[in-house]
Amino acid sequence: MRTAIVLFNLGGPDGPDSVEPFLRNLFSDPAILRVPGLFRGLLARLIARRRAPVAKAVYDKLGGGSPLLPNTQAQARALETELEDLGEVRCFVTMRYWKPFADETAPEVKRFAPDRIILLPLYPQFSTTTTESAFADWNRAATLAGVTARTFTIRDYPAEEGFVAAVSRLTAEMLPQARAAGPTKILFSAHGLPKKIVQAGDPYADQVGSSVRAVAARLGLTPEDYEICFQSRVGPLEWIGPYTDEEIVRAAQAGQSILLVPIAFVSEHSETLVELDIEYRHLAEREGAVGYFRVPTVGTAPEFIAGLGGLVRQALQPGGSSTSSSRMRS
Ligand SMILES: C=CC1=C(C)c2cc3[nH]c(cc4nc(cc5[nH]c(cc1n2)c(C)c5CCC(=O)O)C(CCC(=O)O)=C4C)c(C)c3C=C
Ligand SMILES: [Fe+2]
Ligand SMILES: [Fe+2]
Repeated sequence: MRTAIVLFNLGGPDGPDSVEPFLRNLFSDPAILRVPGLFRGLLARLIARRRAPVAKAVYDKLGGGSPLLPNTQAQARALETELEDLGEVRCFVTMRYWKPFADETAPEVKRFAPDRIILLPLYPQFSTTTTESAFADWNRAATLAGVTARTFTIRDYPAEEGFVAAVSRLTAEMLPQARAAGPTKILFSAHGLPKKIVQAGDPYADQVGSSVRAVAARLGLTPEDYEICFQSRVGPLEWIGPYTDEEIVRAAQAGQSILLVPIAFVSEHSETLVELDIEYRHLAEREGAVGYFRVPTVGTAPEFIAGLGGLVRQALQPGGSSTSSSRMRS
């Protein structure tokens, strides 16, 4: 039995020359820029050109490009090992806005000739802007490539036990350092979304809340110990709050030590290595924070990989897919 697992992530530029085309792809997505198609192409070019210098400066700090792909490939290899007992299992990586695109990955999956395919987003919380957009793009590319194997879909897993256990352990490991510096505020930070996308029914913000509540319960935190906040806002629209930078300022001015916990990113990239580790650290220091600590993302933490493996096994069980997993045929 051959099993193909398709891992989805956002993608990031692989060098300075790919920053602008990456941004153009991102803003051309109707799930991101919700304006009529005719204007979208033009507007996407315009926004990408204007944002490119800012984004390039960010990626320069990482050697010019994003480490997202190698980090996702490491997760793919770890998951293959985790699922060795299922027979011939191969994990394929596909990115939404930079290489490898679904149009490259789908023909590779076709050549592998799997008996079954599992679609597994590396987004624990479902959003129309991430998972839904990625699945739609995959279905288009898979149809074009003639991929016909039975396909199982894992939609979301915001409070999956392995994910929660991994975030909790990594947080618990840094709490003593943070608390040694002073009374500690834990800031669970997720990538934000424009408010109007949430108002249109996107479940992402609620699911971020579910993830945080599960971690807080596991760590025995009280509501005063932590805050949920949202980072990475882009453009002129109002985004969901509270904003991570404002919570950092508030905690710093209150004389608290800050422990930043990424709750929606599952590997390291520009939003963690630059925004959290450089930009927000500077902000915290400028505002006189008594301490600033950042918990690593789950990456290939054994609990997380075992959790992903469990989701795959569950999706494959006859009638055993959980409420957050659904089956479909490609
Ligand atoms: C402007 C709209 C954007 C929405 C909506 C959005 C949603 C969203 N994004 C992620 C995860 C990631 N985003 C990353 C980078 C990134 N995101 C946007 C814009 C939106 N994202 C931009 C313009 C960029 C590029 C960097 C920048 O210019 O600031 C990344 C990192 C990529 C990398 O460095 O490799 C991730 C990951 C989620 C989870 C999400 C909605 C839930
Ligand atoms: Fe983003
Ligand atoms: Fe950012």
